[in-house]
Amino acid sequence: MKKTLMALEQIGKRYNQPDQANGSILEDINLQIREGELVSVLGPSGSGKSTLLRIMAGLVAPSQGSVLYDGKRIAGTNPGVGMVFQSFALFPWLTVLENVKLGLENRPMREEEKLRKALSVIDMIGLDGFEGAYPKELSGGMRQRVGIGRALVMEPDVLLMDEPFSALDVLTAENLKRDLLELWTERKIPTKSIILVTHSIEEAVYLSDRAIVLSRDPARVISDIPIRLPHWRDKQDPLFTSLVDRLYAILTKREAKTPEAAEEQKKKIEKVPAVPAGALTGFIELIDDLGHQVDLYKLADQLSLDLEDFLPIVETAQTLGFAAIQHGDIALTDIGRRFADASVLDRKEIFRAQVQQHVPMMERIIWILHSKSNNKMERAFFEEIFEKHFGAEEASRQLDILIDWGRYAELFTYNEQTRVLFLES
Ligand SMILES: Nc1ncnc2c1ncn2[C@@H]1O[C@H](COP(=O)(O)OP(=O)(O)OP(=O)(O)O)[C@@H](O)[C@H]1O
Repeated sequence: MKKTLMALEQIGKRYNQPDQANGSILEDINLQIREGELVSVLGPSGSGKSTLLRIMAGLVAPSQGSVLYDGKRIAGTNPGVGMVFQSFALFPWLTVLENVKLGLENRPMREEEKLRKALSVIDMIGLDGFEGAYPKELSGGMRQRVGIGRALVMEPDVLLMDEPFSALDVLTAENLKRDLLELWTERKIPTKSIILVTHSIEEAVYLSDRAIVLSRDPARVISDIPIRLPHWRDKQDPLFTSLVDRLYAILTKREAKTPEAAEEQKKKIEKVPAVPAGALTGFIELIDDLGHQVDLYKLADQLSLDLEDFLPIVETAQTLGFAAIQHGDIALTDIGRRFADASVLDRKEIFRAQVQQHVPMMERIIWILHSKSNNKMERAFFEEIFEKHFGAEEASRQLDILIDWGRYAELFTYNEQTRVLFLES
């Protein structure tokens, strides 16, 4: 068994923000990161992946539990890690060389030594010749190379990467992934472990030795899957695609509930994904066109959608009873098929029934509008009710989406100017 470099023990994180009703982000996270591993962390958007990475780096303190590095509990920044951010985080007034050298700022090292190390890293990351360039003169891919260089120059045991490729175009990202993998697999860098937060299942299966999947609200580790394919991996290989399918299935799986729990669930005020009715309709039509049942991975690929955008649509189709997931495939339910085949008006009716049945927040809005003698209510009133559950910002986002659904289903009308919801008589 390889040596454990870093361990997370019962990590929990709670933000006590005045407008965040349920501030629990992470709960009971236990992880061991071993030497020689490239580990990816997947999870729905906003689940707490970045927070987890920042806790590992010691940039954010956990509310519970501890981070151990090399067997010792860390307090403050973790000395063994270097971090790469999605947004590059470069200083625009510093050159490439100066930006990279910044990684060594607090090291007790002679200036010539820092210079030598920085130049060698710049060479390694393929930026030879650009030492004197400023970030604005560089492409996105080159900027991220600088970001990676600044972390590597510290020669960290663990490299933490927070969606390092997601701000880049596809080809640039592919190129950078291959270069990183080459540095890693050929041991050109002394890094002992890499932890990569990503939105892309394919990226996780292509690069990593282990994929950790987090749930949401709060985030817990729901899967920890070894990926034992040799590099370089062929994305068409059936073993590769079956792992991608398996991860899709885990990420889209809803917990099986007892009938009582399902009944209880129906009454609970739960967040709905921010997917407009129009997008959902298009999605259902597409599955129908593809023969009612389709591999989730292929579907995401066909739509060129990242997990971040794809999962909420899948979740909405499931929540509203239009589709079900099994073994990595998404299939339309009977209602989903009826919806796909229906006329515009009939679709509205089906949607209306599904939303009322499956979304307690919508049921509550309709009930209140019916109870009022003038059948009108200000949006702010509903926002206040939902604020108790989600905090102010999310309550407003939830209301945007419920209004979109309610209008599409012709459940009520909404006046943007007066910000009033009302039933048409
Ligand atoms: N400093 C903070 N104060 C309050 N809430 C925060 C803070 N930082 C993050 N959060 C909340 O914690 C939750 C998790 O955020 P985080 O950025 O860790 O998720 P993520 O999985 O990395 O998201 P994404 O996939 O969208 O990048 C979000 O609801 C976010 O609003």
